[in-house]
Formats: sequence, structure tokens, C-alpha cells
Amino acid sequence: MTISPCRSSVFLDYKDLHQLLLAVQEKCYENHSRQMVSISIPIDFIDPLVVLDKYSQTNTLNFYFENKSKGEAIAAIDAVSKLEITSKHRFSQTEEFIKDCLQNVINFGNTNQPFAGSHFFCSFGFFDQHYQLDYPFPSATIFLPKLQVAVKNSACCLVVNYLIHSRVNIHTILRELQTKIKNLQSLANNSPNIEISAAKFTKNQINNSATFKHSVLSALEKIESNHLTKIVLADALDVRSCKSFNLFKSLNNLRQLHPNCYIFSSSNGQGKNFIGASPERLISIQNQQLITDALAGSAPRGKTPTEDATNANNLVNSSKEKHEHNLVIDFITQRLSQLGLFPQVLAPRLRQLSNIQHLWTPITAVVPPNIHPLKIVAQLHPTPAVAGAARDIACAEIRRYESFERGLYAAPLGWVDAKGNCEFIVGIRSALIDGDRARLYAGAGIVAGSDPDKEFAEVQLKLQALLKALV
Ligand SMILES: C=C(O[C@H]1C=CC=C(C(=O)O)[C@@H]1O)C(=O)O
Repeated sequence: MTISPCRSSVFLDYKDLHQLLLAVQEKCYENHSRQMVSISIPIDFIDPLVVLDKYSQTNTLNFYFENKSKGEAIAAIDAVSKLEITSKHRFSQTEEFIKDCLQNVINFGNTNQPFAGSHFFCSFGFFDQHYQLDYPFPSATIFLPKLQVAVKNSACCLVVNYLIHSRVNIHTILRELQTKIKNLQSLANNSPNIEISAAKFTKNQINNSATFKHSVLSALEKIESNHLTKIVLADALDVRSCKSFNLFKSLNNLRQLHPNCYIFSSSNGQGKNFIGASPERLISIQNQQLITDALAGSAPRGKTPTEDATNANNLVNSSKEKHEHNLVIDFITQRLSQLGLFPQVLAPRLRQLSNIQHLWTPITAVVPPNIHPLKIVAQLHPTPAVAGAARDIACAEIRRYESFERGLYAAPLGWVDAKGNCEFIVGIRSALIDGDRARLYAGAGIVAGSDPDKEFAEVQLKLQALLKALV
């Protein structure tokens, strides 16, 4: 077979790959087995959002994740292996699935470059079971993509995963791979396909302001009677546009309007997408170094530098906001300690976003190799930043107060690799997109001293910022 050189052929030894694939197939014949091969190739820079735009299809699982502050973005297209879970134990089942898959992976290429090797993309529901029976996502979706394009600063890495067995044609695989690389590299100077015109839309708040404030007052009574100390109440906004939402335009807007947030999108393979811009990291692990965020306590950004500084000052000095925040620190440190980790609480700081600012305390720990990232996700979710304290009581009350399914809102979403590196964020400030309809979600933490008007205003501020990016 002749393989003509393409721009990236210098980075990929087709001859070696050919031999490896033939040897793998030979083994598959002998053992009547299947073998996953993960091929990592450095390629010229392409925007992963462009890859999502060009390659994602409504009937496949896709995932997008961007962390501008770390210069990272990743697009994962279609699944070569997947698991959907609708029952309890979603985190432990996910861990098992990932471990099982990894036992059957052979790597080809340099796995030391950023984002090389197998990555598993996961999105979870807030609760382990949805009460809305027709909610379009299961309570966990995990997949190993067919195609993954990731950037770290200006370095770009392509990963393709193939399932090799006795019936595949190795020559066809190699030819397809070469075409894929060529087509991808032709996207180098593209930007997402975005039309400029704004669409007309109608809005429908799930709760009117009186209902939300009434829930806050009722929650405050429960807090006063020591039933719980904190509860996070969310609201949803339904939007109907005169035409279908453009996923790429929305994601592009989100990354421009919220450069300090994690931008994400997860599809269900049936045309629905869950997207958003979240400031909250659940866990990130790189070379066994874990970092997590206690993020709770909020104030709007000021319209002038003076007003902004006053708001920030009031926020850091408010005992109510500090109490709301400290509950999250205490919970995270306790839960990490229960896993045998030694959490270090870093100095508190402000997380200033385009529309809002938060009290923020990063917490770090070293993770021994025997603790899988999913164990930590299971241990931390949901923190009091999105549920409350005590957690089980708060979760039960959330189900009573909120008249809509949280679904993927405020739940962990991210990726894990073969080395135990991972990045999971909390899917707040998010929207479920379904054609010309979108449901937007945001919430606010209620503690003793919360003012129903202010909490309602905070939720509206968050929802409006999201709406601006979608329409
Ligand atoms: C639950 C949300 O925000 C949480 C994260 C940061 C600050 C929060 C607050 O101050 O209430 C919330 O705890 C949301 O935006 O939907």
C-alpha cells in the first residue's frame, strides 16, 4: 500500500503503525478477541471548537471543554466505546468501566505530549436518578471518543481510537486516518461557522419571582429551626427562539463573554446538548496534584471601578457570605480527609467574572495512585456550593422546592485519562438546548441572613449572562 505524505506525516510513522495494527489483528484472530488501539499524533494548531462544529453529528456523542486560563480546549467526537447509566452507583460503575477499557488499550505515538492517550469523557446527573422520566440524558454518560482534538497553549494533539478485531481492514483504517489528518489540517485557519444575526425569542421563567422568594423564606424558616444550615435553590428559564439555537455560536459567545469560566458542551447523541460557562472546578488532577475550589458567596460586579471595589469589599467582609463560603471549605476538607488525603487550604481570594464575583478558596492535596479520580468525584459531589448542609437534608428539600428536574445542572462534567489526570467542573450556569428551545439554570445559596430579593436578583443576574450568550 502506498501512502502519500501529508503535512503531518513527519509526526506519524505509518510503517510502524501498519505493523503494529497487523500484529494486533493477528492476536485478535488467535484469541478471538478485540483490542483498542489509541493513536496520538501531534498536529498543527486547530481550534477544537471548529472540530466540534465540523465533525459533530446529532446522532453521536460529542463533548467540548475549554479552560482558557490554562490555554486548554478539547473536542471529543463520537464514541468507540460508551456506557450510559441510569441507576445508582454511577460513579463506581464509571470507574469500573474506565478501568476495564484501559486494560484493553494499546497506545501508539508519544503519550507524553499533553492530552495524548485515551481520555474518557463523562457527564453526570445531579441526583443519581432523575425524577423526570423523559429527561433526555441518563444519570451518567461515559465514552471513549473515536476522535479527539485537544490544544494546550499552541500545541495540538490528535487522538484516534480504533477497535481492532479480525474483521476490520487495516489498510482501510490507515487510509481513513490519513484522510482524517489531511481534512483536519485543512481546518487550521478556520473559525466556527457563526451567523451574526440575532434571533427573536420568548422567555418563560419556571417560577415567578414570588414563588422563588417564597421558597427562600420557607428555607430560611427551616434554617432558623436548625433543620439545615444551607440550601442552594435554583431556578430555570425557558427560552424559545424563532430558529434553532446554533451550538457553536453559543459556545463561541460563552468563551468570549466568560473568559474566566470553563466552557462546556455535552451531547446525548439524540440532538440535545447541555452547555454552559461555569466558574467552579470540582477537581483537577495533574501528576497526582489535586486542586479543588470552594466557591460560594457572591456579589455583582460594579459598573465603575469604585462600585466594583465596594462590592468586593462588602463581599469579603460579610459574615453571612463568609459563613456560606466556609461551609463549603469545611465540607471539602472533611470529605478529602475521609479518603485519607491531606487537604491544604490555600489563602482565600476573589473570583471575578464578567458579571459577578465570588469568594474563592482553592484547596490542594496529593492523590496516591490507588485513589481513582472518580472516587474523589463521588466523595465530593454535591458540595454545599450546589446542594447545602447537611447534604442529604438539603438534597431532599431541593427536590421539594424545585419544580423542575435538575438533570445535569450543578453536576460533575469532565474527563479522565489513563494516568489518573482529570478535570471535572460543576455544571452550573448551564442550559439544555433542544432545537429552538433552551432551558437555562442557575441557583443561589441560602443561609441565615439571606435576603429573598437579593437571592432572586443573583439568580437573574446569572441567567441573563447565560441568555446573552445563547441568543
Ligand atoms: C449554584 C450556583 O452557584 C454557586 C456557586 C458559586 C456561588 C454561589 C452563591 O453565592 O450562591 C453558589 O453557591 C449557580 O450559579 O447556579
